[in-house]
Amino acid sequence: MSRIVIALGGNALGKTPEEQLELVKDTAKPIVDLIEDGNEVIIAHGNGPQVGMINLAMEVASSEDDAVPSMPFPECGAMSQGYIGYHLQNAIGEELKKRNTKKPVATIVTQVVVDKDDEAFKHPSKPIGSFYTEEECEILRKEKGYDMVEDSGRGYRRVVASPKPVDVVEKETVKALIDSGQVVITVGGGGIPVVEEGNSLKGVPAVIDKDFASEKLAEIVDADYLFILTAVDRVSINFGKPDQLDLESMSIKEAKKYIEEKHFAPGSMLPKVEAAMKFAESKMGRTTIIASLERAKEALKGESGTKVYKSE
Ligand SMILES: Nc1ncnc2c1ncn2[C@@H]1O[C@H](COP(=O)(O)OP(=O)(O)O)[C@@H](O)[C@H]1O
Ligand SMILES: NC(=O)OP(=O)(O)O
Repeated sequence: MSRIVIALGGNALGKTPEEQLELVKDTAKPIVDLIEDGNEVIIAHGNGPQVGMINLAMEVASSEDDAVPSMPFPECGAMSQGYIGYHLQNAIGEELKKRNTKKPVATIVTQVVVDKDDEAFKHPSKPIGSFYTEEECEILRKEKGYDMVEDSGRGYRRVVASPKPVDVVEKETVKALIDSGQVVITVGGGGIPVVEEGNSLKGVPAVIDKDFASEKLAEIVDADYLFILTAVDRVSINFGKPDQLDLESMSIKEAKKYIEEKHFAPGSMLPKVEAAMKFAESKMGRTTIIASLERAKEALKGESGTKVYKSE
């Protein structure tokens, strides 16, 4: 039996609430496979498209109708955690029932402490919401003052600050639930970013990278594995080129070399590899596996995915 923190990528959730409600039924299957095999599973997920959608919807609604109040960005993050968690816990609960496995599943609204002086606040880098054309991008820049970037040839997207996670506020609750055999969904969307002000925690407008937040959580709960589940079976070097090579494993030393050689795209594979290295480096025996959602079970047996490990 292993303790596994799973970070779910965008392909696990889809683009709209309707699509998500359907997709999570498939997402639940490999997760329940791992639970059925006796593993303790803690689930985290992204929220880039969702928090962008909620924030924009609230901005439009409140500017057009005085009856709708403006919604602060951290509250939009909390809303995204809530409805994604609801869909996931519903789907995982159903899949467990189908297999006659009795286990409670719950989502924790989770705050993650960030450093108020994190340099990331000065350099927005986390893409959120939909993709736009160049013309739409200019309008959004002018009319809403959004920071916008071109995202890997796929169109333009709004970007917000993405500070690094420092601590998980609800960690004792999460640990107690895992220890009592429950399935927990936590640090959704990387967690609601908060800064400490005396005894208070104050939400800040930012989106924490879910792979880094999952890594922090995996260290806190002393997980054996961090699973970063995405749309590809393995991490590659020369990705998308004729000489693409899919990696079965990668030591920290090799990963550093590949990063220097720029094999991993910033904003997509690079943060995953960096989070993977951080977890593997944090304690001997801790392993990260970057794999496809569908092949998570095989990945645990070493039959799929890329294992990131610390060599002696
Ligand atoms: N070197 C690489 N190896 C494998 N995939 C890569 C690489 N560089 C970029 N990618 C792309 O990164 C994607 C994963 O990033 P992204 O879609 O942002 O993740 P998420 O699953 O968290 O939403 C992969 O599906 C793949 O298209
Ligand atoms: N919070 C976060 O990392 O979201 P995405 O994975 O959707 O970018």
